[in-house]
Amino acid sequence: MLTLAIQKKGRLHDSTMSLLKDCGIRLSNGGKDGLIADADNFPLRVLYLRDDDIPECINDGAADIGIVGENVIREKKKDLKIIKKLGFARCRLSIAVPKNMSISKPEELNGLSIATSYPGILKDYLDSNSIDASIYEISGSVEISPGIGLADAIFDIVSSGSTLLSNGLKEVITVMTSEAVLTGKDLETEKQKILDQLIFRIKAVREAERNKYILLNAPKNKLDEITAIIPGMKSPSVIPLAREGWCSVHSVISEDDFWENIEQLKKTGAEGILVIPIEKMVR
Ligand SMILES: Nc1ncnc2c1ncn2[C@@H]1O[C@H](COP(=O)(O)OP(=O)(O)OP(=O)(O)O)[C@@H](O)[C@H]1O
Ligand SMILES: O=P(O)(O)OC[C@H]1O[C@H](OP(=O)(O)OP(=O)(O)O)[C@H](O)[C@@H]1O
Ligand SMILES: [Mg+2]
Repeated sequence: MLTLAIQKKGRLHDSTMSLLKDCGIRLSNGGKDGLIADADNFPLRVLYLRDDDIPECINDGAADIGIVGENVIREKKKDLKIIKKLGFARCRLSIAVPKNMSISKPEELNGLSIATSYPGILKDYLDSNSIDASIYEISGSVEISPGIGLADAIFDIVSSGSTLLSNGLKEVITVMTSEAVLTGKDLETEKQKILDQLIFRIKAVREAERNKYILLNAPKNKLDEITAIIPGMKSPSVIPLAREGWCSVHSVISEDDFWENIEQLKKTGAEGILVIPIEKMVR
């Protein structure tokens, strides 16, 4: 059995639970009552923890792997591998100052005090840039600090930027970007086999999220052009239509190229374009 530590509640919880569900893993409880749940159809035990405790639990061997933000791994300084980036909880960790303060170079932080819940990452940044600033540690509501005279600047998570804006702050230096990752240490052979199965499923789910299944009707004489636009995994499937000179083309397109591809396809004379989500995708 492989043991996975995940966040009990908070920003990572829901996306982590849906990832496990999409991987076909059924848990006996959702973390609301019990703090340990075994999957009934996969050799996996799930521990529900505060995200800050996940790196240490893996380091101590209480959990084999975990799902946590890269920022927390970096802050806790545990020697963990990033096994797979998961694409959710994307954010950056930045230094921000009151909007009327002008900071254009890191050296201008010299002599300031900076409030943060991530003193480890901040200290590494200040040391590596030879900046002499003091760190004021605060465990939450970091953006309040300059306004109430606790510190001159802050170092915290930024995503949309709206928390900074509503507290009269502006982002001046981005120190790192972060997203949720699957993390862990080296495992014994049997556990590694289970992890490989889990990674295989996660890849299939993530690939499916990034791609769409596309069907369209096209004049047969435009097939080469259309194949060049939507080559799919190997090549598109082409199915004859009852109508003379026409066929139906089925393929896979990437979410990133979606609108550009649709424009190009329209220009070839393609019509009746249908786009359908994919649930799992194995290349
Ligand atoms: N606004 C945001 N946008 C995107 N990702 C975020 C945002 N805020 C935090 N994150 C990411 O989600 C992780 C968890 O954030 P959350 O606010 O739930 O943490 P927490 O309050 O420390 O939770 P816990 O109670 O488990 O200690 C962060 O470490 C970060 O990686
Ligand atoms: O740039 P934004 O989109 O505004 O997001 C940034 C905010 O999100 C996080 O806090 P959260 O809302 O999780 O509350 P918390 O202080 O309880 O962690 C983070 O600590 C910032 O305050
Ligand atoms: Mg936390």
